[in-house]
This record gives sequence, C-alpha cells and structure tokens, in this order.
Amino acid sequence: MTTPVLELDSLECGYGQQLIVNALSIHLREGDIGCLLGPSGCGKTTTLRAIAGFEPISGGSILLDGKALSTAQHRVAPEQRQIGMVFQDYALFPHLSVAENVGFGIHTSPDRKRVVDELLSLVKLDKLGRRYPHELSGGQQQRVALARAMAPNPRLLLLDEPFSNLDGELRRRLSAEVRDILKSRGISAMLVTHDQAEAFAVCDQVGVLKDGHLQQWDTPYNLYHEPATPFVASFIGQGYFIRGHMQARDTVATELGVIQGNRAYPMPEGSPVDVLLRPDDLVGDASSALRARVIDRTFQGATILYRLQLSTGTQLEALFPSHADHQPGDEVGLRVAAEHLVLFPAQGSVNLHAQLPLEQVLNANQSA
Ligand SMILES: Nc1ncnc2c1ncn2[C@@H]1O[C@H](COP(=O)(O)OP(=O)(O)OP(=O)(O)O)[C@@H](O)[C@H]1O
Repeated sequence: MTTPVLELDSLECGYGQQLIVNALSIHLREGDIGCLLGPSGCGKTTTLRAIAGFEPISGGSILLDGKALSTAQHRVAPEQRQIGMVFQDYALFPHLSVAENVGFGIHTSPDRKRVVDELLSLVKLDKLGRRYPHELSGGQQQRVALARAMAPNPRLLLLDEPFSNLDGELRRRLSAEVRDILKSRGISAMLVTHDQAEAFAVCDQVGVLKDGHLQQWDTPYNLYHEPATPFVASFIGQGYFIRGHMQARDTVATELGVIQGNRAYPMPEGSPVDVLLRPDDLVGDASSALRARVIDRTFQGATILYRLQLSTGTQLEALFPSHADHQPGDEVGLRVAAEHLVLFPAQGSVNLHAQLPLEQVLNANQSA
C-alpha cells in the first residue's frame, strides 16, 4: 500500500483544557480531495488549523508523506510544512497586484514569472495580472488566492470554507472549477465546509464530524447510500425513518410491506429497526396496492418532490419525474425500490426527518 499523503492518527486537539477534536483518524490518498463536513462548531476549522500547524495538538499525530508534522511533543512550523492554505475571506494582500500576490511565496525563485503566468492562465486570470484585489469580483479574488497557495507547489492544499462568501450559481461553478484545477495538477487537498452539496461536488472522500468525533470517512456515494450512523443518515440528504421489524437476516417488515435488503443485517429476527427511506427510494406505481395521499409538492424542474401521507398517518417523501403531475389531495400508488436498504437498531422514536430542526433529529439520536 502506498503511503497516504496525509494521515491523522487518533488526533486530539482543543483550546486550553477543552478538548474539541477527539480520536480523529483519517488517511488521505495522494491526489485525492478530502473534506471535513459537519454542523457549526463540530471542530472542522480546528482540525484544519492543526494540520496547517497553527494549533498545537494534545494527542495522536499528523503525518505528511509519512513524516510527523505534529505530535503532542513536537510541532513543525507552518511555513516549513509544504502546505498551502486558502481562506474563506481570500486574505489577499491589498497593496500587491494580482501577479504579485500569486508570486508572493516564491519571490526568490528564478522561475517566478513563468510559474505566475502559468497559474494565472490555469485560474483564467491571465489578462488581470496587473489589477489590484479591490478591482476583482469575489470569485476572481478566490481564484487569485488559489493560485497563490499553489505557487510554492505544496504537497497539500487546505481550503477553509473557500466558497462561502460567494452566492448561488457562482459558488457552484467555482467549486466545480476548483476541483478541475486541483485534479489537472494532481494536487492533494483537504476542504472544510458545512455545505453537503459542495462537499459532494468537489471531494473524493468526505469525513462527517459530530462534536469532534468522526462518524464516517467515505465516498459521497457511500455516505448517501450506506450511512454508518443515524447522524450521518440525517445530516446527509433527505429522508424519513420508518419503524420496521426484522423478518429474516435480509428482510424487514414495515407498514409499506416486506422490504428486501441488499445484504444480511446483524439485527436479530423480530427486533425493531428504523428503516431509512430516501425520496428516491419510492417510485410511483399506479397499479400498486400501496396508496398514499399527496400533502405537499415542490416542483424542481425535471422532478417533483412530494410529501405523502399513508393511511396510518406516516409521512414520507418521494421524488417522481415531473411529467407525473399530482396535486395536494390526490391519491397515488407507490412502490419501494431501495437498492441500498439502510437499517439501524430502533432508537425509540420514528419519523425523524432532516427537515425537522437538526437539533431535534440529533437529540433523538443522542444514543447513537
Ligand atoms: N480560539 C478559540 N478559543 C477557544 N475556543 C475556540 C476557539 N476557536 C474555536 N473554538 C471553539 O471550538 C469549537 C469548534 O470550533 P471550530 O471553528 O473548529 O468549528 P467548525 O466546525 O469549523 O464550525 P463552523 O462551521 O461554525 O466554522 C467551537 O465550540 C468553538 O467555539
């Protein structure tokens, strides 16, 4: 196995006596873009600052290419880590031109002009090298910050909420562009965000943090389809939990009928479980005996997200193609088509939903 570019091994860090990040272990492969995702205050930025060398650690280690950068006893200075950083607020030098900003970290290099020209072209700012930061848009300033961080050819790039000062469409476009730029150069990076869509669009591996504890480090696909904990299931994507009972190792009986799982589950036969149903796990089927009433609908263009109620009162969400145009009050036929059936031992409450205030969902899952 090749050495990961970045290894966090049982990392512990915090402020004073307060431990913020606890037993955090992550391996980032060379060329991958990783992400730390989680609610406000869960310790994402603290972890990133510890990797950059701005914060000491109280336990475990941080290794780059197998060499220790931080342990509880020793800390390599930030400027000697070969790590570049891109900040939320760009942090450009206002009195330096765009080209001077980009060349700042390599001012003694004989290749400076060539590197700056190449990077300006890479971030599509080749005509704006003489401008000053205040003469640029937010998106352009963040591209300058990215080029500046890449100029010294770091082994790892850290990006702290890099798109959060930008809005909507620009944010989406720039995040896709940044992924392309990093991938075109094979740069390994770690990003911090609380925006799940951004994490999924940009990153190869995502770590979901809750209260400084890693819940799961996995691909976006697995986080969505195979969440390891109820917290990850609630935090990532939409969905409802409904109550079921294990009927056999791979089937569960629910009020929607017996649902076939895609594996054997460890819960004993007859035990109560919470079954995660995403909106795309339910498909419309006019001939199905399973009926539900439309409560609400959100038109999304190619699809419509319906909130549905079963005769038992249980509510679910379903995503149907928008040519099937149902109105509130209509009755629709339903079928479960969950390729990845996610079950957890019953938590004592049902119908947890991501649209409830997050605290409510999390409190209900406190024992996870
Ligand atoms: N310099 C500091 N001194 C003391 N406590 C701090 C300091 N910086 C952060 N904290 C606390 O550490 C915890 C984690 O903060 P951190 O900034 O790492 O969270 P985060 O996950 O990045 O949150 P956000 O998404 O809101 O930026 C919070 O409770 C915060 O109040």
